[in-house]
Amino acid sequence: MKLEGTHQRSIRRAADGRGACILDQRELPWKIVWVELRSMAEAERAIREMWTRGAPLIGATAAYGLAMAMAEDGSDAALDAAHATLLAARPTAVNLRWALDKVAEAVRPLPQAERAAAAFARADAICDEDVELNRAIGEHGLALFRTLHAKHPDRPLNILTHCNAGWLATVDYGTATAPIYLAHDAGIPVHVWVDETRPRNQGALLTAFELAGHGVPHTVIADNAGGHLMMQGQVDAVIVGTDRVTANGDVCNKIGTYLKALAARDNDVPFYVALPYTTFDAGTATGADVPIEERSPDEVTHVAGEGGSIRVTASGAANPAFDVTPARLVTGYLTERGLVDRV
Ligand SMILES: CSC[C@@H](O)[C@@H](O)C(=O)COP(=O)(O)O
Repeated sequence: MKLEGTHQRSIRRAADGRGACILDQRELPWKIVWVELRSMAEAERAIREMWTRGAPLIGATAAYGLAMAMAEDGSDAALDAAHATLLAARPTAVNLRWALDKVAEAVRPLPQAERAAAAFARADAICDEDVELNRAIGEHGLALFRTLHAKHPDRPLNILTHCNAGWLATVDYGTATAPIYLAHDAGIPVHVWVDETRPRNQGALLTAFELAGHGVPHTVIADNAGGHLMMQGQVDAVIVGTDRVTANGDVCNKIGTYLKALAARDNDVPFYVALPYTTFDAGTATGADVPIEERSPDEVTHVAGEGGSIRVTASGAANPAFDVTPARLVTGYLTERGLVDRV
């Protein structure tokens, strides 16, 4: 399957209906590789090893994983075991639990023989809904971007983003990127500063790939450059996605997001967080209660690029993958219902 330039669905049901096709994001932007997941174990591995990633997309992948588990064994014991295994694949994004719970709720009342078909149908519905949620976020973001651009109509609107919260991180459009695509399509001149997002470089590898495919002007910057650019008046707004927003509005997102929010506050640059309701965790009080994924130090000691990875330090490393931006640093939450100043 060829990948066209602009945004598209990042996950789809396999042709025979009994698996799911994902893009292997470890290969992007150098190679387009679609992988067919055929079992719950393969889905779990794809999430854990980040072949697929981004909060809504790991939820969608896990939903199909649970459906595949039901195709293997439709019992309550198998349902509970698969739910637990998939939930443990990555700890921070709440969309994973949300999607697994939705599939489990849909199939538990059914006879075992009907569970697999119902689970696949529920996973399809989760994907369809995610597309609509992101499109709606984009519509509200477009209105916001129009307002921001009207303040300096003589020059492009400069947006800074961190990590990848685009169509590769969702089922389509993206959360933080949906407004960018819609604004670009509407003729608003948008330029995006793309944080490279060490250690895995989701910005340099994935967000830049997405924006290039859609024809959106963009510039990749070192993660350390954002504060300087804000101080120079070269950033009109920061917009990021999130893996979990807690009841008090704290935002858990890719490591480094907090530093961007601090710099934005110090420079009077608005800091927006784009999220669908599936990323809101009303059951967790504050960001301090969110489990922060600690990934392999190899992701820090080595940098992956075209043709392989190279070691960039002779020392050891630590690799916390997410941080918490306190609610007080957030200018607004861009949701499918509109822009709100509290969740
Ligand atoms: C719409 S995706 C939001 C977040 O999941 C995204 O910003 C992010 O931090 C992804 O982290 P990743 O570790 O690449 O899965």
